[in-house]
Amino acid sequence: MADPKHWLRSGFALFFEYNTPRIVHIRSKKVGIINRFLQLVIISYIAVYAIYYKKGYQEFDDVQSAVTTKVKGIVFSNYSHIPEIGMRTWDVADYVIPPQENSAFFVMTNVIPTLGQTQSMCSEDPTIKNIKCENDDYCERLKGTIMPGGNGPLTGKCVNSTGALKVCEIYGWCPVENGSPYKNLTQPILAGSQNFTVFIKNNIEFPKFDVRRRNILDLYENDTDFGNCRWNRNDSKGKFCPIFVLNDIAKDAGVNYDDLTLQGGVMQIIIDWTCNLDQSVDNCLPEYSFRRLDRGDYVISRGFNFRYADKFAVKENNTFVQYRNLYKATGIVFVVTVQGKAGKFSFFPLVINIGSGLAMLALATIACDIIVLYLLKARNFYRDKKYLDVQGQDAFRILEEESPQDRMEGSSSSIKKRNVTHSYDGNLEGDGTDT
Ligand SMILES: Nc1ncnc2c1ncn2[C@@H]1O[C@H](COP(=O)(O)OP(=O)(O)OP(=O)(O)O)[C@@H](O)[C@H]1O
Repeated sequence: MADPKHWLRSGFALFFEYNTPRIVHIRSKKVGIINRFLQLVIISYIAVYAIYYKKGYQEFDDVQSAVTTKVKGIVFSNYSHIPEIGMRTWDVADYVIPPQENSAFFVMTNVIPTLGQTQSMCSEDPTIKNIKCENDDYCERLKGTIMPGGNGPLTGKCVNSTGALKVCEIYGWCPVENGSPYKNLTQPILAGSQNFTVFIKNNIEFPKFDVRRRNILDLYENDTDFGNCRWNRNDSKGKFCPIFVLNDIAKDAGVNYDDLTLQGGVMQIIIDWTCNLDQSVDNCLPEYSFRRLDRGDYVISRGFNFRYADKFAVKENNTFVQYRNLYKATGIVFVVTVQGKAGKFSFFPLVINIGSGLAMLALATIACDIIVLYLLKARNFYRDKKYLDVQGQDAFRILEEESPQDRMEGSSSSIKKRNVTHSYDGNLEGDGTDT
């Protein structure tokens, strides 16, 4: 263990020391080139990357936005073997659920309707575990139980289900949903939804710069002219049209629309407003891109579906009976994401960037010091020149020995005369030019 007195002495000595930087002017091609190269790299980084490319001369503001959507399109379906559907024309009020959402919309592509449900007694869904029965005894024992995944409490009776099958009876919304006729469908009920169009209206603001824009540009003569445009990435006018064919959205995202329709999916529509307000505000334009958010190859719980019902009451025998139509809706959720920022020249960030850039020039000095003091052959020579150990008593001694004349001149000649500088007496490898 170290002697505590020694530690105390060293600590005490350290307290009475002072370091001051010393300028060592090194005339060396190698070191000079390294120094200039590093300075050039740092200055290029500041000028080209931080100031020019990253627009370090601008202050920025994030976009604030509001989005509304309107879907249009009609499909016709004719399923004579599924009476709940039969022959039917579907319009937007049937397949967009709910009618309006915040920055999103849902388009139903497939549906299992259960029409005319009312609160009554009926046979439970035969696919539910342990629901099959042969007589009332079994169901009586389970009376009042709600089976896992079931639709209501059991009444205690065993009743006929599909074919010769018998299941326990429930009390609830009857008849219960039956998805079996839809199992083997090869195409969705609302086939043709790929031709639906959606108008995405987007108003944005950059509050810091008091700039307001919307994604309907002054390219159209009237509503009809506007209503006829369709988004097209490859067309100079079409790429700013905010009416999108659903199939074009899928195609641009590299997705097959048909893969989305049977099981559903989630698509993202990104509207990017990246604006340089040093230019005309008319150049502040939206850019659209699309991607699928979920993956189409999940085995468990693939796609997207939910249930909803519309309710109505019918007067029967002078009393109102409540009915409902239940729908299990499968479809595509479109999420609209608005992103972007605007930049405008400002003196403040420019000064900050130049200031921090100049501070970074110190890195060149640090790197050169490391090279000179630790890596070059002549490192011992340079180290000796850089570090100078001076004793305060030497200065007092020299002052005492100085003639009054010297002191008047205040010259350092007398100090130079004395041996207070450290001279290198080691063996210098290389010739001082570090070649
Ligand atoms: N999804 C869409 N597909 C095609 N055209 C659309 C769509 N949504 C709106 N339009 C058309 O864009 C124009 C502007 O629509 P906006 O909703 O502002 O007016 P509107 O008169 O209420 O529209 P409409 O009554 O036709 O739904 C209208 O000509 C409208 O028909």
